Amino acid sequence: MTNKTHTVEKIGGTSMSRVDQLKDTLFIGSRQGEALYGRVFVVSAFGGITDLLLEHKKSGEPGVYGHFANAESDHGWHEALTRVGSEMRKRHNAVLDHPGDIEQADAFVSERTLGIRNCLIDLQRLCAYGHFRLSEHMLQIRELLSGLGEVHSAFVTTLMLQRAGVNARLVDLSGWRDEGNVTLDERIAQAMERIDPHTEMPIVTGYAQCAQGLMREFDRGYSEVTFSRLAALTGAREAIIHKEFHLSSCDPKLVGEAAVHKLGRTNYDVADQLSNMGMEAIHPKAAKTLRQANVPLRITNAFEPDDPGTLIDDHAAETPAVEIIAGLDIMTLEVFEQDMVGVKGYDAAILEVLKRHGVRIVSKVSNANTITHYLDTSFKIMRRVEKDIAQVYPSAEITTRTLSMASVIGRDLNGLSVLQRGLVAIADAGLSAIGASQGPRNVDVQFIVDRDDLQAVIKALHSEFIESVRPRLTRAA
Ligand SMILES: Nc1ncnc2c1ncn2[C@@H]1O[C@H](COP(=O)(O)OP(=O)(O)O)[C@@H](O)[C@H]1O
Ligand SMILES: N[C@@H](CC(=O)OP(=O)(O)O)C(=O)O
Repeated sequence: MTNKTHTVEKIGGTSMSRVDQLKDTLFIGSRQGEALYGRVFVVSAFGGITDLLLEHKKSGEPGVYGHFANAESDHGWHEALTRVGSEMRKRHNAVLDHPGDIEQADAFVSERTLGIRNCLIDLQRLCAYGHFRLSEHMLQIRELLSGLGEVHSAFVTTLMLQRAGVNARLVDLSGWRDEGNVTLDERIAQAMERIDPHTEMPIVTGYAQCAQGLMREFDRGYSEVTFSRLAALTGAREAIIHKEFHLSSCDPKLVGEAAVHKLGRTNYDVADQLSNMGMEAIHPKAAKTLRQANVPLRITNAFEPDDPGTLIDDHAAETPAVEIIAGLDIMTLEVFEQDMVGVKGYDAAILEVLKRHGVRIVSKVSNANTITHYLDTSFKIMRRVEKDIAQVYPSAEITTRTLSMASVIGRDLNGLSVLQRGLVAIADAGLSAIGASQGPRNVDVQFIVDRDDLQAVIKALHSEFIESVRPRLTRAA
């Protein structure tokens, strides 16, 4: 593949669910002949499919993997896999027109789901013998399952584009029935070796099977890791992430498309804060790869291909400004222990428990005798965490609560009095904040609120900091 003459472009699950519309905008639109090419597409599974294969990203509700891992009922996973198959059929039926293509896609789903079903049955059988432990294979099962979502959406997209006269080629990185143990870079390099993106349009699966395990290393949101490695390895001119909306000052579904402002430019610092709030502007590890390879990153609205979208780079803001308001449901874990005063190491033991249970920490505060973690996790995991901490600190008072966090984010918030104005805006809306914090680096201010109040708080903050931006007269710290 040639250097700096092509782009690598990722399409997320939400937009993939409308891939038929993307044919008329992003993929083809008014392009003809050569103008169609020079673009490598990396696709995610259709929205919600990975949730059914693994577990729901937000609620943790088990999918095929969750059922197989819990093994509460031997057959729960069978039904879950059947459900995946019928949902996949429903999805490609909605986006494909030609009966021949639908037939091929149906056959593809049947073949792959049957293959996975047989593999899991064989594994269960094998593990009935004491020498083979199912627990040792869980990671491979997770990988096997997640790859199915992306290979399905890539297959369907390739069919759709070929039918429309585009020289599209499916690039399946999922390692299905493949031998050998390759690294992520090798997997990508081998697959792209004989492809000329200037005469054909590669449709690459966002999942890539590799020795290190894409899921183990990067977990959900992994297609952005494949995307960024591909862009870096092939020396792309630009890496582009296509989303359902422009990257905006707030979720357009929450405050309305007319109220939000599009972000013209921002930096990786803001992107990191967004991913901390569960709004994956870009996977943090993917951002690092692109930054190090010097590939510019752009985020665009997949349905408005003529708009340049948001450029993300390493530059500081020219003037301080609030850029985004984001919200996240969290759980708080409060450990109160009178004996904590003056003793070091309490936090380390709590962190150890959180790490063991794979809990993501969004933020934390502490005082003389209390350590509070704001966590992104499920009820079930929280119960286990509580139990483990109680064992380490039997006399500590452990309290958990379900709350939410609203965060005001910008490359440079200096002089904007975000904390103070935010609290006033929340109070003016007749609401209150349970906690609030701002760090000296001044790129985000977090407000902890009741779950029921989150939407109203976000609206109030958006109105204060974005919709009614007043010229600043003072520049207090
Ligand atoms: N600041 C924001 N700008 C744009 N979309 C946002 C924002 N905050 C939340 N969203 C929501 O994120 C959803 C998923 O967006 P998208 O990135 O397209 O999904 P995916 O990761 O599946 O590609 C959108 O439907 C939108 O409602
Ligand atoms: N579908 C996978 C991979 C991915 O990155 O998806 P999305 O681009 O829709 O976040 C997941 O949910 O983890």
